[in-house]
Amino acid sequence: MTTNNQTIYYTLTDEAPSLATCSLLPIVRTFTSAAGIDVKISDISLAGRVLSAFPENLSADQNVEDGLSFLGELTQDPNANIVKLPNISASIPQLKACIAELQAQGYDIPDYPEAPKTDAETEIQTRYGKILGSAVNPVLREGNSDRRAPGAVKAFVRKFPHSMGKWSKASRTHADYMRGGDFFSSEQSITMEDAGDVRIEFVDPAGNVEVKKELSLEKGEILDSMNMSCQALRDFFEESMNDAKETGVMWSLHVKATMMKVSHPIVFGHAVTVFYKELFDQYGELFDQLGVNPNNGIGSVYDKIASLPRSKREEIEEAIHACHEHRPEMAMVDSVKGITNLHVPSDVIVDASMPAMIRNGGKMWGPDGKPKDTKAVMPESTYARIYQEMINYCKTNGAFDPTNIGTVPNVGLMAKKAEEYGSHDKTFETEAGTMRVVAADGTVLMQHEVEKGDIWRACQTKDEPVRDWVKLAVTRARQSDTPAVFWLDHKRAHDAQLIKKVEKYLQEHDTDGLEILIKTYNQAIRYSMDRMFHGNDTISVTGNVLRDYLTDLFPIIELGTSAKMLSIVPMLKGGGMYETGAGGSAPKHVQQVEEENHLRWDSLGEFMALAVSLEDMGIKQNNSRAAILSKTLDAATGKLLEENKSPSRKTGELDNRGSHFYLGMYWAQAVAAQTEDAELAAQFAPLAKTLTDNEAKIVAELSEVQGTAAELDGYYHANRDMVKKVMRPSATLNAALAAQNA
Ligand SMILES: NC(=O)C1=CN([C@@H]2O[C@H](COP(=O)(O)OP(=O)(O)OC[C@H]3O[C@@H](n4cnc5c(N)ncnc54)[C@H](OP(=O)(O)O)[C@@H]3O)[C@@H](O)[C@H]2O)C=CC1
Ligand SMILES: O=C(O)CCC(=O)C(=O)O
Ligand SMILES: [Mg+2]
Repeated sequence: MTTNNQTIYYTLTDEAPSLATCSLLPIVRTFTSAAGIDVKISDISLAGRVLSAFPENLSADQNVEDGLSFLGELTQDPNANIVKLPNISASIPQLKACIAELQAQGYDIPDYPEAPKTDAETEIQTRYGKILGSAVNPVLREGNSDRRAPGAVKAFVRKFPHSMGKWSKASRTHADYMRGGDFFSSEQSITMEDAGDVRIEFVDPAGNVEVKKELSLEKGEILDSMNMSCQALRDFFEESMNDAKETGVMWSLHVKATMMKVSHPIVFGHAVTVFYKELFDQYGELFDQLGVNPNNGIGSVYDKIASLPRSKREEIEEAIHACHEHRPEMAMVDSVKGITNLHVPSDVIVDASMPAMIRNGGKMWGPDGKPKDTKAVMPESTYARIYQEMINYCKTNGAFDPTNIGTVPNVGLMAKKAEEYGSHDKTFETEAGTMRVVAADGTVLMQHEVEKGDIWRACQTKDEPVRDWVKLAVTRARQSDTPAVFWLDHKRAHDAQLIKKVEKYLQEHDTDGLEILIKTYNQAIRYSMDRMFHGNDTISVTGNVLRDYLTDLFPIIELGTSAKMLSIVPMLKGGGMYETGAGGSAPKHVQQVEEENHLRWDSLGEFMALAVSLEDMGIKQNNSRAAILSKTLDAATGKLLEENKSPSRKTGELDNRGSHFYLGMYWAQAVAAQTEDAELAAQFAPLAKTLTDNEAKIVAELSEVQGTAAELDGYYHANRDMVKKVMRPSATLNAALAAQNA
């Protein structure tokens, strides 16, 4: 692939970030065009991905570019320069809602066939399967992950700290996880001495062998296999619910059904059918006929019974309520609307939900709308224990104080779908028998006895990403002069393989004077929290899941949100992807826009990502103006933080659009004031003056529109003209940008 080297590819995604883009891009382009840089939009939104999967169903004017395939190829280009905003990783209910919206807009795309009966339906399901769950990030993340809070952001938080809930020593909140029968206790792992093919096989009790998957593994590649017992999982759920009920503490479930798109919806489904056991016992047959899928949440029951006669529907609704009688209170997603933690699998996502709870003094919202202590259930024990460590720490020491704590940046092993986050095509809900991994010569490399309904999976970790990850860790430790801790547990089969590689690849670097440690997860989090508590920084160097978990956990404690993180993906092939923050697409923010026309989304992640993207352009393409724009953008961002022009949560106050205006004004002032390129300075002086002179007027225009509902005409596929109208309401600002671009 050849690309114009002066192009930044800026992703168009979903929900809050896609609204923000509509306001921010016209400002950004006003600057980048002066450096000959083209900022091109690449549509990777859920709706865009759905439409591009069915080109033959669309008329010529409806056809869209397949942005994800394009960017996927671009990741292999050493000149790749991508700014990646968060996108929806869709659960089945979200995908279905998106399809319904597009159909209503006149797009002739097929329904999602949950239980395909014909070849044609199977083919449709396969196409949709590529869109489900975390389908974007694994394709684009062709490099490891470097996420940190820049000094300016830490300084901002020290000056304007976010609120932190109080932790009581008597808090009864705790993490609960399986003590056996889970992936952790069954994990096996091997490293390939040479490249070779392996087969994943299922052997039934009669000895019949079914090949489930064939893999070609590289030399040095790590392959893990593990099993979660269905019975042990269900017993664990039952016990955890009984314990919560008896002890009067709320119950909540925290999984990642979006990223772990095969295994976690099944886990979620078991939680639903255990919690509502009597309901599923009584109406199981009817639910089968109706196509209820508990993996889609109890919301699926409500959806499917909607077509029943009223009396039957009410009978079932009563049966649902009857289940609640003898179960513990459940944490709510929306207590006003009665949406529980078990409604939809994508509403509560562990990486963000656990830190939010910890930040909130260990409380989640109860059915009565009050914050309460909770039993936070995360069945897999592998990673759940770190949260218990943090809960213990907060109970002992009180909440962390953002004004004086250190920081815990992360270097994460992520490239080439490393570890569990790449396991979906190797995950199976089994029958009773044996699951095994067999080498080409027939040698059995790993095997597990399994029961019906168990979840068995294999995970791959290639050698090249591991080597690059170790290098990135050493580089970061050196550049920021900070101790780096590899979070690796020698008792875990996978980590034992990884430790050997880490020890080997550390030898390739000059580590003189650096503090590089290897610690188990519990030791590592205690060590890092203790240092953080005393104002010291510690780099966490972790695998892919902990990368995800820790880059929400520490930022949400330290900064109030992971949106303020700098997230860089140096690609293995030399290009760069600059992610905007470490959080998601904030669905709640869209709700506020729809109701009150106020967007509280903070684009700080976009500002920081763009500055690094421009810096990279300056260096790689020898574009001196890109370098100036990068430096001045950083200065503008610093000023914005100092002046506290970030969006407020309150309708009527400065929101996302207002913060974009301030960024534009400070940026124009900084470009006009720099002396490296007089022509560029002169070019931006009029814009700087217009924006400065009209500050009050523009801010007034931006706040005037707030307080009433905003019409976007679509959620997943909003009308871009209407979004533009909502997101660019200041005639004065629009005219100033137009004049600059004329
Ligand atoms: N990189 C990616 O593509 C990622 C995508 N996702 C996807 O995002 C969606 C939502 O995930 P969820 O788990 O709810 O996590 P989010 O990070 O989207 O939201 C959790 C909360 O974090 C706060 N927040 C997040 N970003 C910002 C921001 N820029 N400015 C201000 N506050 C912010 C908001 O708090 P408050 O409401 O208090 O304002 C928000 O409600 C899902 O579809 C998920 O799949 C999730 C993670 C990463
Ligand atoms: O891809 C996803 O679904 C989420 C990604 C994520 O949470 C992260 O990388 O931090
Ligand atoms: Mg995450």
